[in-house]
Amino acid sequence: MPKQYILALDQGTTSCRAILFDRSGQGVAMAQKEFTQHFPQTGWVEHDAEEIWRVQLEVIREAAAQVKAEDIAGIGITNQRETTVVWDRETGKPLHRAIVWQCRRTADLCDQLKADGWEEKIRQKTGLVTDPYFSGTKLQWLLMNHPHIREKADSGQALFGTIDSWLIWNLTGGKIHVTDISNASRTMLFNIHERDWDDEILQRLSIPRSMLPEVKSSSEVYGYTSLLGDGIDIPIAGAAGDQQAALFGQACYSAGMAKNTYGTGCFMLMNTGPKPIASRKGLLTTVAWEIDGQIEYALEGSVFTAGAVIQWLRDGLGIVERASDSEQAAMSVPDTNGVYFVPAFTGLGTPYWNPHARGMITGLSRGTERAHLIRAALEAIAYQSAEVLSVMEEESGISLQQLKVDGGAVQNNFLMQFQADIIGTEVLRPKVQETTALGAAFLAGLAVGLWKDKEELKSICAQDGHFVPEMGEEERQAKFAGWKKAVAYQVG
Ligand SMILES: Nc1ncnc2c1ncn2[C@@H]1O[C@H](COP(=O)(O)OP(=O)(O)O)[C@@H](O)[C@H]1O
Ligand SMILES: O=P(O)(O)OC[C@H](O)CO
Repeated sequence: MPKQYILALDQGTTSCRAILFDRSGQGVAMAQKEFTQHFPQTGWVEHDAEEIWRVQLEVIREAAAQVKAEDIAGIGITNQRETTVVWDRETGKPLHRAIVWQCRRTADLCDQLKADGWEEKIRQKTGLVTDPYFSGTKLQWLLMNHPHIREKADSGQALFGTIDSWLIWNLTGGKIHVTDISNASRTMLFNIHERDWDDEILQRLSIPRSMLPEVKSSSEVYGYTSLLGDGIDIPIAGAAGDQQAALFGQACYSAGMAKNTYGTGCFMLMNTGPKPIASRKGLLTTVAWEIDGQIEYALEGSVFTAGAVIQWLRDGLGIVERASDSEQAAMSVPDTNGVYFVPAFTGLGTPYWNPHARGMITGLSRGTERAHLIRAALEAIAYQSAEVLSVMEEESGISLQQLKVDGGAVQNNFLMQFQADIIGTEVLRPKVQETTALGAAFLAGLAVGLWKDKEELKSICAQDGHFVPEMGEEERQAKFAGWKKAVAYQVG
């Protein structure tokens, strides 16, 4: 009996997941657990990398227990990107809490890079905007502010990795220090044209090359884990950043195909084929994946706060009990009663790239009710995505006929309908909504021969629902103009 399952690990910003997929792309077992978010100062976000590994291992064990370990053909990894972990090569212990992609603590370091004229050089080499979002200045900050990390880095004892590296290191018992190219392309340290770490940037940020992982393709065997059973070595056979994995899991294999993922943030990626396309309007040029030596690229628009605004309504304000309650509350009122919510909790991404912006609610009146606030929060997710789509269409010259969506928040039918209305384009939701994990499974499955090629993968992806725009053009434009006005209070 051939091995028949792929175990996908999806290490997201708020939770760790493990999902077992069978050959038909069906999820047969899934385990998920949230972990702690640390907000030590305004605009700062940290995770405990040891907790992430502990929780990830728990969900791996829970999901894998549903089948025999020897039936698992391989493991695919997908992860929150940019989040920066530094650990000790000898002990395997983190030397600091992980600095999360949302964290704005390096805004001043980025301002300095810009003042020194590095912005264009960084954009040309890495495809990225000079912003605290990426790993480069986070690592620079750790080395500048913690002498013990600097010392260990200089003596070759400190290792850096994004979460994919950290998980592979732990899965292989501290033997393998690698990253996949899609994750490397989010560090602001990787030259996407030369396919290597960029020595000039490393020198500017005082980062020793010896800390960095070896860059691998997105679909190959990196090493083996024996954590699921004595004497059973399961290959770790694929990895990609979660947004690239979602693009792969949505079968966006041709140039011009795009998806938007609604998780903690929202990330819209469009496949642009084998050549990187430079953006002039604040989109990122990023590696989508590398398979069999072939690199494909994507254009990306990033929204930092999307589902996180609903978490804040739940955990910060306590006005919803569960994220899913937001749907009914939003539908209980006909509109937001003039309220706009700009959830710039950790700055604004595409197209503003303003790390200093912070959140704001406008249009409050004595008639504002809880439901109006909730509805405004959900609408804000859609407005931000609409702005990204508009830049994406302008820069690519492609007018999307349909928007493929996925991620935790797409279960919200109000949000999906409002999204379709505000972009005036049909929104397509896939049957397997865990497309991020599915993408990681596909990448690993290709490497171990569970699936033959992309054609076979395409036949596995099916749609579940679609949302057709219903709003009149006048109303759409009026609402959107209100949003633009609210954002302008923040960014001018
Ligand atoms: N029904 C819902 N309506 C709105 N937001 C939701 C809903 N369900 C989940 N979310 C939001 O989606 C996010 C979780 O999605 P997920 O894809 O797991 O995110 P991540 O990978 O960033 O951890 C959370 O921020 C949560 O608030
Ligand atoms: O964990 P998610 O799904 O919010 O994704 C985070 C992104 O990878 C950040 O770039």
